[in-house]
Amino acid sequence: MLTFPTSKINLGLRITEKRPDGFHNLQSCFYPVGWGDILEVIPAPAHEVSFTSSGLPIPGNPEQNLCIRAYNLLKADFNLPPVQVHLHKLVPIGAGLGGGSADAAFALKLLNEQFALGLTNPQLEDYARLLGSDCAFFIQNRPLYCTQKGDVFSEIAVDLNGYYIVLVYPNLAISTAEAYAGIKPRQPEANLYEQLLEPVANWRHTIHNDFEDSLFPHYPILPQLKAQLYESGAVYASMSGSGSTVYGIFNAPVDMPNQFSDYRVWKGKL
Ligand SMILES: C[C@](O)(CO)[C@H](O)COP(=O)(O)OP(=O)(O)OC[C@H]1O[C@@H](n2ccc(N)nc2=O)[C@H](O)[C@@H]1O
Ligand SMILES: Nc1ncnc2c1ncn2[C@@H]1O[C@H](COP(=O)(O)OP(=O)(O)OP(=O)(O)O)[C@@H](O)[C@H]1O
Repeated sequence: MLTFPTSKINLGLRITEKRPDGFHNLQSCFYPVGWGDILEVIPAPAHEVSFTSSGLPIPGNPEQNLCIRAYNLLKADFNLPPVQVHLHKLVPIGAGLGGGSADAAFALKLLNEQFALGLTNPQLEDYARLLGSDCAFFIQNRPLYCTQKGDVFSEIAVDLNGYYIVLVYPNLAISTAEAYAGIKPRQPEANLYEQLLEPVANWRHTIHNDFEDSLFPHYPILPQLKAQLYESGAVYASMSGSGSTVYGIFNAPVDMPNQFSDYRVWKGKL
């Protein structure tokens, strides 16, 4: 069976406090974007679990790949047959797009369907939480307001249908753990949820990603890209997650000949 894990951007990201478990509480709207991988799972002909990948290289041991970790998690509770997993990796890693988390969540959903496990979305979200903070979002994979570790969801009426997006990954992998280590949590003065309900044209003055404060001084390419996206006509531009991808939201399709030719760029409709 084939599935197409997507990625996400963060519309605003506030890191509000460090938790006793070492993680951080946050506030953000997660929004799915179409930059995605291709994941195939078939019953293993050799009766042994295997993982292969193509496309972008994935650091680390294949047995530790999030797709296999998702399989092992379900295998502990269900009588799953051995599977052969192939991942074609297209979403850059350490990009703030949750690409690895999406692979894990989509693997859980695929296995649930392929082997008729009968798990509900809340049950799948509980499994996903064990694999990473961003993972549970990709079970529903629709715009959601996220709190706690980014894994507790509320409805929010943010609809970017009709807008266009440009994502620029400046060939710079930023480790999520290191990005969090550089952050000073603070309670926000304004209410992000309410700010997100205002017109997108207002967001430039109100909606902020707290990771920009610590990462922009270290990586000048990041504020440069954000400025370039605004110069190109973006209604709103920001870094996503813990970086390094910077995105711009536009009213119309974007023509940017060679402007970001040194970098990995994805353009699409929202
Ligand atoms: C930056 C975001 O992408 C925003 O959407 C996410 O918070 C990152 O989530 P993620 O990549 O799924 O992160 P995880 O794999 O769960 O955790 C990686 C590391 O990031 C830190 N971490 C992550 C999430 C969180 N809410 N607080 C944290 O402090 C922890 O040091 C953790 O060891
Ligand atoms: N399917 C996968 N895709 C990407 N990384 C994976 C995957 N499975 C395991 N990993 C490991 O996770 C690490 C990437 O984690 P990281 O959280 O930085 O990236 P990400 O989930 O792709 O994006 P983000 O920066 O949004 O969190 C890689 O270095 C790799 O060792």
